[in-house]
Amino acid sequence: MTAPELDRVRIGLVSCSDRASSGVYEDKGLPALKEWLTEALHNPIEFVERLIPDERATIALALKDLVDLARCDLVLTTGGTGPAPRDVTPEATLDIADRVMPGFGEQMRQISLRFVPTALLSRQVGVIRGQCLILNLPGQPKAIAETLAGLPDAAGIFAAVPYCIDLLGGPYLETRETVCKAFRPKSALRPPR
Ligand SMILES: Nc1ncnc2c1ncn2[C@@H]1O[C@H](COP(=O)(O)OP(=O)(O)OP(=O)(O)O)[C@@H](O)[C@H]1O
Ligand SMILES: Nc1nc2c(c(=O)[nH]1)N[C@H]1C(S)=C(S)[C@@H](COP(=O)(O)O)O[C@H]1N2
Repeated sequence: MTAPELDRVRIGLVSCSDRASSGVYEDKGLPALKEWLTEALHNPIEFVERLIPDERATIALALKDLVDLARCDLVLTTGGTGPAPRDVTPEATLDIADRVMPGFGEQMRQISLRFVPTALLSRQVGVIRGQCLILNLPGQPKAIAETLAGLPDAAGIFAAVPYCIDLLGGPYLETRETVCKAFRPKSALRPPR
């Protein structure tokens, strides 16, 4: 018998940065997100990417497009979560949210405090729109792996993402345990391939 095929997952990636989107510096957010996700997931992934300035309406429209038109199962943003006047990613995310998932922001700040004391300056939120989970990550490219993977003694936020997507009716995500050990209740586990 051949092993069942892994579900395909469509992941939207949004880098919110005035300077990267205008070419002042090279965007490192989208490559860092793709690299981490490709290492972490066994599933075949289709990425849909956007590099945009820190404009509330532009970010909200990009998120809506990625969920409603591109039909992403998961959307990750990076950048624009701090207190500076042009940091508006959380507001744009809440503008298009159906429901808020406070645990993601709480856990990200907990983990990030282990790396930098300024972690509490990040106002990142996690929300649901339709059947899609949308998560804000800080803009420092190194913060992407820090918040998604966590530390050996403290789970990063991605550990809870596969089961959240199960509950939203999305694809069954399987992680590489060396990168990220996802948690599901026993009743939600599928037999290993
Ligand atoms: N997309 C990115 N690519 C590369 N480096 C980035 C990116 N976003 C942020 N950084 C780095 O992280 C630092 C803090 O990120 P932050 O989102 O606060 O940027 P910023 O100072 O608001 O400027 P901008 O929105 O123009 O990126 C930046 O100064 C930059 O060094
Ligand atoms: N894991 C992690 N979280 C972090 C950081 C970091 O380097 N690593 N930087 C902090 C800093 S300095 C700021 S200002 C806020 C907001 O960053 P943003 O505006 O780039 O999203 O994220 C914080 N969270």
